[in-house]
Parts: sequence; C-alpha cells; structure tokens
Amino acid sequence: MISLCMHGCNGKMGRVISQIVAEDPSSSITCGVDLQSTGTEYPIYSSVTDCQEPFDVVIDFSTAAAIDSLLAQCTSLSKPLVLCTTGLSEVQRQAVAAAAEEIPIFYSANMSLGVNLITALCRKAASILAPAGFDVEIIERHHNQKIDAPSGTALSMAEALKDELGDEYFFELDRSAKRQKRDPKEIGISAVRGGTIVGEHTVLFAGRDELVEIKHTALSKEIFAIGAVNAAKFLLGKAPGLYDMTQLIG
Ligand SMILES: NC(=O)c1ccc[n+]([C@@H]2O[C@H](COP(=O)([O-])OP(=O)(O)OC[C@H]3O[C@@H](n4cnc5c(N)ncnc54)[C@H](O)[C@@H]3O)[C@@H](O)[C@H]2O)c1
Ligand SMILES: O=C(O)C1=N[C@H](C(=O)O)CCC1
Repeated sequence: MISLCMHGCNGKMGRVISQIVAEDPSSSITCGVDLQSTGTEYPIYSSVTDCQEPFDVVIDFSTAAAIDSLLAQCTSLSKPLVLCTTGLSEVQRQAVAAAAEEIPIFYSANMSLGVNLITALCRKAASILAPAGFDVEIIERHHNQKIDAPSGTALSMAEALKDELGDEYFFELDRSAKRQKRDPKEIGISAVRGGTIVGEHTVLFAGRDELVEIKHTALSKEIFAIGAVNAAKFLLGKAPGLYDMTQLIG
C-alpha cells in the first residue's frame, strides 16, 4: 500500500487522480495541497511541509510557478516526488536536476504509455527520413484551459528528435515574423488550443511527394493519472536520482 500527497489536488488532473486512487486498493491519498482548502475527502494544506498525515510520495500536477517552492518542500522532508507539471523554465529544470541529487524525482511531460512509445518510433523514423530530405514538424492540440504552449510533450519530443538528428537542428516555434523559406534543419512546433481536446501530438515527416505522420491521441485524462500513480509506486524505495518513463516501462 502506498500513501500519497496530491499537490494541485483541486485541479483537473488532481481530481482525476483522486478518482483513480479511490478505485485502487493498493494506493490512497492521505492529504493534498492546493490554494483552496476544501473540495476533497482528504485534508488540504497550503504546503507539503504543513501536512499532518503520513505519506510516502508526492504527486504533482499544478503550475510552473509552484515548482520552486515544491522542490524545496520535498527536499526538506526527503520525500520522493512525481513531477508532472509542464511549462518549466530552463532554470527550473536545472533546479529539478539539482533536487534529484537529494531525493528521487520522476519527471515526465507525458505520463501515457503511448506517447513514450511514439517518441521512440519518431526517433527511428527521423533517423531514416531526415537524411533523405524530409522536413520534421510537430503539431500538438489541447483544450482551451491549457496555460503553457507548446506542450511539454511536444518540447520533449522535439528534444528527442534533436538528440537523434544532431545539434545543427533547432526548434522553430513562431514563423510569423520571418519572411524566408523553411530551413531544412528546423523542427517546427505548432500549438492549437480549443474546446476540451485532451491532448493530441502528431509528428509529421514531409518529403517530396510523400508524408509520414506518427500520431498519439489521448482520449481521457485517466491515462496520465494511471501513469502518475504507477510512477509513484515505482519511486518507492528508490535512491535519489532523476527517473522517467523509459525506466518505468523498462
Ligand atoms: N505530465 C503529464 O502527463 C501531464 C498530463 C496532464 C497535465 N499535465 C500538466 O499538469 C499541470 C496541471 O494540469 P491541470 O490540467 O490539472 O491544471 P489545473 O489548472 O486544472 O490544476 C492546477 C491546480 O494547481 C493548483 N495550484 C496552483 N498553484 C498552486 C500552489 N502554489 N500550490 C499548490 N497547488 C497550486 C491550482 O489551484 C489548481 O487546482 C499542467 O502543467 C499540465 O500541463 C501534465
Ligand atoms: O492537459 C494538459 O495540460 C496536458 N499537458 C501535458 C503537456 O503539456 O504535454 C500532457 C498532455 C496534457
């Protein structure tokens, strides 16, 4: 049995995790952290360090602005952290790496199995298609409540592709001010926001007279919640370090 502290418990993902855990006999949420202290069956605090109930692991789905403080709270208590919030700055990502020297941290911009599989498939496709002259574009679509753009997943896929293709490749997030043809070394990233789209990521390889598209569609937020709870179970008893889906999937 694992006991959890849910950071961002009143948010969309926090509520889905609460439902998933309520149906899981091997996990429980003993306490939560959010800006408002009502709305759940478990007590809610304004900081992880204020929580009175025992817990093994913190799961976070909140906002980038909360992460500096969250890292300090988890390291001060020596609590493992499953960090799912996206939109972190480069400085914050360095802070995550530094905190992971003290506590186990699982960080993934996308907790679904499928996205992590297609990222590996895209690496393979890119290694064959880009040298043959195919342009690489990532198109992501999300709901109209999402704050960060492009999505953490799109950035993480772009990083994987750049890692595969070489340092001469670069990200192009906004062509609006440019008046020039596409650079062959661009990895274009486009973000669409609308309605209740849970999350779609398409990697397009556009060649001369042929297109290859690799696409993942999330049909519910539950896939992220299940991945986060599995990550919390995976972290239990682990040494300090930075873990991700590649280790969880094995
Ligand atoms: N890694 C993944 O698989 C994955 C999947 C879905 C969403 N996300 C990311 O998770 C984050 C949350 O998504 P959401 O849709 O639940 O957002 P949301 O806006 O619905 O919920 C965020 C919650 O965090 C709370 N919050 C804000 N500041 C806080 C603070 N200082 N301390 C504690 N709680 C605070 C808010 O009050 C809110 O209840 C986003 O960054 C999103 O991109 C990641
Ligand atoms: O709903 C969101 O917000 C999501 N955010 C993640 C991202 O930015 O990649 C994962 C998909 C859902």
